[in-house]
Amino acid sequence: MSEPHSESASPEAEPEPQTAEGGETRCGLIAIVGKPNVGKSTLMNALVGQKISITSRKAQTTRHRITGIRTEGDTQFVFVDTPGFQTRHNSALNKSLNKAVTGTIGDVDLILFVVEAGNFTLSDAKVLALFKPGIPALLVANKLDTVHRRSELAPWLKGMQERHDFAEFVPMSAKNPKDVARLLQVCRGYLPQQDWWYAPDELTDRSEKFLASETIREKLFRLTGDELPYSSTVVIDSFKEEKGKTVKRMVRIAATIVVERDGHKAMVIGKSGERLKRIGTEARQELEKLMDAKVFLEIWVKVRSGWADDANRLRSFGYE
Ligand SMILES: Nc1nc2c(ncn2[C@@H]2O[C@H](COP(=O)(O)OP(=O)(O)OP(=O)(O)O)[C@@H](O)[C@H]2O)c(=O)[nH]1
Repeated sequence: MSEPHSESASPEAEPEPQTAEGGETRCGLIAIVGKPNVGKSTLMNALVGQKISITSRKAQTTRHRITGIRTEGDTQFVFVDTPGFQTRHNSALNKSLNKAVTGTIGDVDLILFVVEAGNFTLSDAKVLALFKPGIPALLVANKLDTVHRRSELAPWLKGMQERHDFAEFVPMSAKNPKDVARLLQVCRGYLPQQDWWYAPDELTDRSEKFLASETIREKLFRLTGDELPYSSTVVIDSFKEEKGKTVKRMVRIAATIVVERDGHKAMVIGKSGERLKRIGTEARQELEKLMDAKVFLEIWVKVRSGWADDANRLRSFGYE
């Protein structure tokens, strides 16, 4: 099994293998997969104990493979949140998102297959069809809090058992801390005994620059809702750390929101620039907490029609 990709790794940052008190350590890679909007990123953030992956009501909010790390007791859990797998749209962007899912599934110790409890659609079945034999998969029946007739869950689970040889069923809500703690314990049992890959206080292998673009994208998606079509993205033009006289860290970020059409640009900017201002304020406040720094954020909006179908543009915008 290969070690996960780390974009910020440097030889000095390489952690010394750690040994938990009393003996062996455990460590392993856990993929979180499922169709769009089932709660994968919400679950990953809850499992890590901090927000690493952005979430919104909009389907396919997650667009990258994102690693979240949790070290607890003798175990280091390395979670990989993946984009929601879907075959409805065939753009270059969607192909890239699906590749992030298929590339992850074959090389992990455990799969968390997230579905909405009591629900199984053709889109779920398409994700399940990607699973390889030999890698244990847990059925995470999420959003249990929205199921009113719990009695209907038993026959549903029985049906799910017939679809795949799941190692275990975990009905839960990603918004319930007790459920999340229980899932963490279940995951532990599937991780091999080996040295940890990251320092115990590391939470992600993604850079602050990456998290900045994701945070702006989350605010963009949340504050425009269904109004703004899915094909918009955020590019960080510059990310500079400056020495502050009064604060310990100061970060200056310039970003561009890329949209497909002039009408979308007007939508993002809003009446008298109000919406763009709100996107900027909410993103800045969240980034200041995340980076423990004073943040200056400048956001522009540009129209680039057809970007989501242009492989070169996708690459230049940071898609794998
Ligand atoms: N009621 C309820 N809502 C949840 C739960 N988990 C997630 N959600 C909501 O479901 C929506 C989608 O959550 P995400 O975590 O963005 O879903 P995702 O599967 O990562 O979505 P994609 O990016 O489309 O792949 C959000 O509005 C969450 O707040 C849960 O346990 N209960």
